[in-house]
Amino acid sequence: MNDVTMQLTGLTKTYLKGTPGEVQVLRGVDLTLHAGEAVALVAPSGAGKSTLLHIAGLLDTPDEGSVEIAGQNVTGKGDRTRTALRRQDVGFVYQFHHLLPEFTAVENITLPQLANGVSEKAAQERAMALLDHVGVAPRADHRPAALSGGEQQRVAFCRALANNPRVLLADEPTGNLDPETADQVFDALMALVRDEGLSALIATHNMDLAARMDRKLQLDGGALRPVE
Ligand SMILES: Nc1ncnc2c1ncn2[C@@H]1O[C@H](COP(=O)(O)OP(=O)(O)OP(=O)(O)O)[C@@H](O)[C@H]1O
Repeated sequence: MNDVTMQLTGLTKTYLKGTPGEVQVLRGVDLTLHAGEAVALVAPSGAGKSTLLHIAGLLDTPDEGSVEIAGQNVTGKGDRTRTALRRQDVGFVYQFHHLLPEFTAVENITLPQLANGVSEKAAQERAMALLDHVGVAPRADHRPAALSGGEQQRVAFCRALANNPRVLLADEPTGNLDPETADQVFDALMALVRDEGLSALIATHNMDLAARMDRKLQLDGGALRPVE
């Protein structure tokens, strides 16, 4: 079985090309992600971590190189195809939860499924199963403001996974939490990644968390290399 979920090949990206402010951020990024693995992305500030996550998540396009998700090459595809693929196959988690404040925890997880054509009943069941997995099911009917920071972030993980993506992209997903909560929330995230069999590329400055992932990669000089 081919368990490659994402393949990035020869990605380059330069901002402000041909101007005095030109920045060559990516100079040939190659990355293969496999189902069930979590990969830490470690990068000094300004190294191009957001640029890479945006290109991998189909929010931006590279100058050169290709992005393949679940065996489908996205290079050169139009906006509609890219948006559809992003909705179906990619989940995002950021440092701040970005949950919709006027909706409850469970509604925040059902909404992206309903937008994808899932029935209300199935969406509700999936949302509750995910909340149960991360220990927030008893708080399902609370709005984000009535949840703790750790609970909010757990709900954000569930929302990211609601549509069964192949790849989860996370940018400092526990960066806003105190160390103890960050540890617990990270455990919940890793359990979801393992049990759901998706790949995760997780940018973090926290080397303790990075050490708990399957691989650590450093983005430096526009390319990825293993950290050891
Ligand atoms: N739209 C843009 N136009 C011009 N330069 C940009 C643009 N976006 C990013 N850059 C530059 O590209 C470089 C990489 O930016 P990026 O946001 O990817 O870094 P980062 O590693 O995510 O940084 P941080 O950890 O501080 O968020 C930086 O020097 C940034 O100033």
